[in-house]
Amino acid sequence: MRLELLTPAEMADADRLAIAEGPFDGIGLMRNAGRAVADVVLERFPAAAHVQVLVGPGNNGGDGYVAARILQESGIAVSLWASGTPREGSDAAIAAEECPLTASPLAEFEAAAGAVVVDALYGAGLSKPLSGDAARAVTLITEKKLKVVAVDLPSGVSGESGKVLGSAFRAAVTVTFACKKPGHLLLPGRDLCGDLIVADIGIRSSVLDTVAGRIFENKPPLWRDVFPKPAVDTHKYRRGHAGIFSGGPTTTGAARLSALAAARAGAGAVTVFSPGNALAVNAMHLTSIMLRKVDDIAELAAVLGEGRSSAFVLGPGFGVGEKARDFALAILAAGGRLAEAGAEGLVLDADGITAFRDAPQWLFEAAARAEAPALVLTPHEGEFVRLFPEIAGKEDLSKLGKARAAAEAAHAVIIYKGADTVIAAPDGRTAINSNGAPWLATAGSGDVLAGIVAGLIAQRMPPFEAACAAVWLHAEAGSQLGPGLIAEDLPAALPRVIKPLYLSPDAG
Ligand SMILES: NC(=O)C1=CN([C@@H]2O[C@H](COP(=O)(O)OP(=O)(O)OC[C@H]3O[C@@H](n4cnc5c(N)ncnc54)[C@H](OP(=O)(O)O)[C@@H]3O)[C@@H](O)[C@H]2O)[C@@H](O)CC1
Ligand SMILES: Nc1ncnc2c1ncn2[C@@H]1O[C@H](COP(=O)(O)OP(=O)(O)O)[C@@H](O)[C@H]1O
Ligand SMILES: [K+]
Repeated sequence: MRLELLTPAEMADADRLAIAEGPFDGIGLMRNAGRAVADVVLERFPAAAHVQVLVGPGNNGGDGYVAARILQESGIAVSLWASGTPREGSDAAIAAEECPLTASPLAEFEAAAGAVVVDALYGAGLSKPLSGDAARAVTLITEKKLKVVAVDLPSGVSGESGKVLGSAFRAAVTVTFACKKPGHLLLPGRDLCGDLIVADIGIRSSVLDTVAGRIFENKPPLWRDVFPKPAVDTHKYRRGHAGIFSGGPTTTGAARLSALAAARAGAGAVTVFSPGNALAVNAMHLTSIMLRKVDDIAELAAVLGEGRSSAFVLGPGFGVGEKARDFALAILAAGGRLAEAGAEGLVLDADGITAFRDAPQWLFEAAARAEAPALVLTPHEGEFVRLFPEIAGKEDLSKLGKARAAAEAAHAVIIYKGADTVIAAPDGRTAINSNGAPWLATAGSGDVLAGIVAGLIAQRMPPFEAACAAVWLHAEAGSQLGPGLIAEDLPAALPRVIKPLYLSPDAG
């Protein structure tokens, strides 16, 4: 399956190019699309006695006319309800002509108890909020709890952003064509799509290669080629050393969660750098993880000078303030010297992000330096607003657009966390995660994620791929653990989700 996600504009380009190159013309593609929808209705709802097909004026409606015809030919009672009429000479007009059913106006629509609904009102061409007859149909169908099969997207959901314009259908199944779109994975779109089926309608993969941009679904094939694999003759420091900064005596747990996660992700050695007054409490809870006192910038400079650590986590439980800023900037400034010794990156999470709320530019400028270690920022929504208030306020941008803009502004890989985590690189590559589970919404879960990222970067995995892999592994572990999950469980669950990556080329 392809991992590229096509925006509605890219999909329209794909349609045009596919029609120009063949083998199918526009109506040919539409017939294939409509047949795919009818097949799904027949497979999923074999006992359906009545299908109500709602068609709009564009090509989405065209697919609906085709599906209505095929469903009627297969012996099902079909009723057709139209909003507007297709433009003369369009593919949708041909599909309407080929459909023997007479459409009633959508204004007269009544939801029939027990019917299955095919929603072919609007798809990629959704241009304004759903209102009037379409919004009324959403209400009636929702009230009667009818099963909806959406064509391309549930009408009302933006294929670009996953946002709802006005109101939207909640589908049991959505059938889209050729490739997924960002709106199928971003919330609330993902939730409204129900099961998502990608149907092949005869668009050549060379066409998709031509139009595809740099947006991907986050799955192992995106990063498995660079996932670290220890050489047979490796030793612990060659596998990478991660350094995790601990907070004071009452806030040390977060750093230990990160440290355990970095170790489980495969870093050969992990050290917790702790303030002197928290050494005892850290020591009481650490076994395979090493511990070292780092109280101030001079002691940090000594650590950096040794060049042993190749990736750092700063922020979980660390405290918001000058010390967090000074430490982060010192690590980013030491890049040149560190790079020689192999230091690759700084994962700035939680308090480390908040510490820069009044001076984000200091951070961004430090990360922009060519020799600086890679910076990975892992904000949840609240932290994102603190660091990127202007970008966060842009209503017209999707979560994906915001993550991209932030990555460019900060010269950093951004992991914009949430149920639909988006990972963005400064060069424009963006991935949307889709294997998460709400069980991950638990205190300390983000600290574990930061540790996994650092553990992978310590092993020389490139930062964007390390971020994508970490998010996927974290989500996979969360999904597998399920109810009752607490953050402590996540590091221990990592071997179970990492091992299949080595064993099977098709894992995930
Ligand atoms: N050969 C191909 O190209 C293939 C395409 N395929 C199919 O085409 C679909 C895209 O088709 P599309 O570009 O015609 O857009 P579509 O979603 O039908 O909507 C446009 C129409 O709806 C109207 N409209 C929009 N929102 C509205 C609202 N809220 N309330 C009221 N009106 C609204 C809009 O009005 P306007 O913006 O012009 O004012 C315009 O008239 C795609 O999703 C897939 O299903 C497949 O068959 C594969 C082959
Ligand atoms: N509903 C959800 N579905 C999937 N993942 C979620 C959900 N809610 C939170 N997460 C994930 O859980 C983690 C929580 O991180 P964070 O908010 O930083 O928590 P903490 O600061 O307590 O560690 C993130 O990786 C986030 O993407
Ligand atoms: K639709």
